[in-house]
Amino acid sequence: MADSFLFSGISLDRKRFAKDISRFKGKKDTVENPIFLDNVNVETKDGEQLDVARGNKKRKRKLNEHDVKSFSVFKRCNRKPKNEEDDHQESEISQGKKEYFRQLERDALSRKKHNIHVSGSNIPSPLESFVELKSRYKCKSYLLRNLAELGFRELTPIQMQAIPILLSGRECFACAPTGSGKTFAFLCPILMRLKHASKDGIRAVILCPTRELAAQTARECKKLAKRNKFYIKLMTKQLVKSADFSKLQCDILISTPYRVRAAVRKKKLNLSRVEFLVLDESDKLFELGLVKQVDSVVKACSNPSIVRSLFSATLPDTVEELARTIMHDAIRVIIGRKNSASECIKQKLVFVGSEEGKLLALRQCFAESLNPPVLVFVQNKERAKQLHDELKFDDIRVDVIHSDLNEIQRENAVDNFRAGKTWVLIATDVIARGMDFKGINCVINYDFPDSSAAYIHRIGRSGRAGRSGEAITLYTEADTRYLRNVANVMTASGCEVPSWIMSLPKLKWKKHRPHRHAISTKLKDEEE
Ligand SMILES: Nc1ncnc2c1ncn2[C@@H]1O[C@H](COP(=O)(O)OP(=O)(O)OP(=O)(O)O)[C@@H](O)[C@H]1O
Repeated sequence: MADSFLFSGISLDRKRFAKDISRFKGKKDTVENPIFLDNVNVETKDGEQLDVARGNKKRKRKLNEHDVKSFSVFKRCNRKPKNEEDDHQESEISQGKKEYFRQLERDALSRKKHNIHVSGSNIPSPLESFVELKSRYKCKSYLLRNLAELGFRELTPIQMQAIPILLSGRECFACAPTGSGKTFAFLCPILMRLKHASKDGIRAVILCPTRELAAQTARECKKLAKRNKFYIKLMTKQLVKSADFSKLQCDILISTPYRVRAAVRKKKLNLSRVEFLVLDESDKLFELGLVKQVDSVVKACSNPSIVRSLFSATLPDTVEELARTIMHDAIRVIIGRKNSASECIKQKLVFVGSEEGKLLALRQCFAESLNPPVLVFVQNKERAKQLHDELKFDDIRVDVIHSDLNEIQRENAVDNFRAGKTWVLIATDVIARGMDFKGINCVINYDFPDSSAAYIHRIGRSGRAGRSGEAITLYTEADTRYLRNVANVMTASGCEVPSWIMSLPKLKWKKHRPHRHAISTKLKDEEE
């Protein structure tokens, strides 16, 4: 559906290829590109070959139909008699080949150790440490200092692989568990490649599905960019209204697709110099309702050498197929198993019979052990308001967040929860993705999630950055049909599930949003 217009009009071949060629030329002896040392041959349209690795501009002979293309670099027709120089060259080639295969072996071992699965061509070696970020890619000391201050000591697997990919100017789509550090995996290469502030216009755009996530990413980006005067802007409603974009100084723009599109349309925001485009929570951005906005932003980013990347904890096959057709020579990176929950979360299913049983179960759960901060997810904003009305007179500090609140109210709800002033935050799926609340002890799915992706993202608000967390999912008779799908996610991340659930039939899960009775004890009391 979306592929008819998404990313259309982007030409990615020869021009971009020329850039690759020049990059290979400049990196003859670097460790990360052993593959390019000797045997990179590129076939042109008319069947001739360019020897790009050695910077040899001269055209070689036309390919003979009997040649095995990938090995043709080792063949020579009309050979001159061998001399010393030839011997020397040949030994260099074989040394290069040996080193190349040794490097491939090291890469494979490292990927196996960290559960990194990749596919694509000429994939840069994974990084082992922050030190290597400096030695291999000349990472500036301000960034390393900021990382040390943030307490980042070791790279996470997604960072090990995605950072060198993006630094090498390659496009990628990446799927890694919630809370595994995907944000830094795309912010780091952007900051490194942009080097310093400039007045050349916007050079990086990061799209997030919600303004809360955009605000969080902007804040993280500013923390990482400290000591370097980048212009990092969050696109707010106010900014769209008031700014003169022709004078706006901005290196990195972070926004929802809706706001950037509005700025492009109303205010002629110029995105033609964007070098990096990140679609965070990409599967959400590709959903109906957002995909058209994303598409117009992608089109506005018309720089032919742009590097685009997709990140999410869930990557449905449909999105992956779409990504494959539209991205240029993209590398696929999956950490662990695709579409699985973080293994740091203890997951539990609790049967509550009917809707009425839920409130009882929740109060009982809080009475037995309320270990804040706790996040409670419900199906929609009406139910969020109803549950908040029920709990606000209980002896707990409870707040609510949903899309009927204005920007400031939503911001306050998030800030108070972060600061520990709110113990229990009732939420719709508006904060189910990407939000990084440190140390959430428990996520309660008061209403059963509407898809397994929603389940993975919701419970992923706890158990982040290696910490442990807990997730409790309440279910009623009406939800039973969908239990198996959640149970599959649970078993894949090592949690136990009763065998009767695993023997339920597998369902193709369309959005499960049943009509649910209002959350209220008041009506009943009044009736009695
Ligand atoms: N290398 C690291 N060392 C220590 N902490 C890290 C590292 N990288 C990221 N973090 C921290 O881990 C937490 C989760 O990171 P982040 O929000 O990027 O996760 P994510 O993979 O994007 O999750 P989600 O899928 O929910 O969006 C953050 O608090 C971040 O500061």
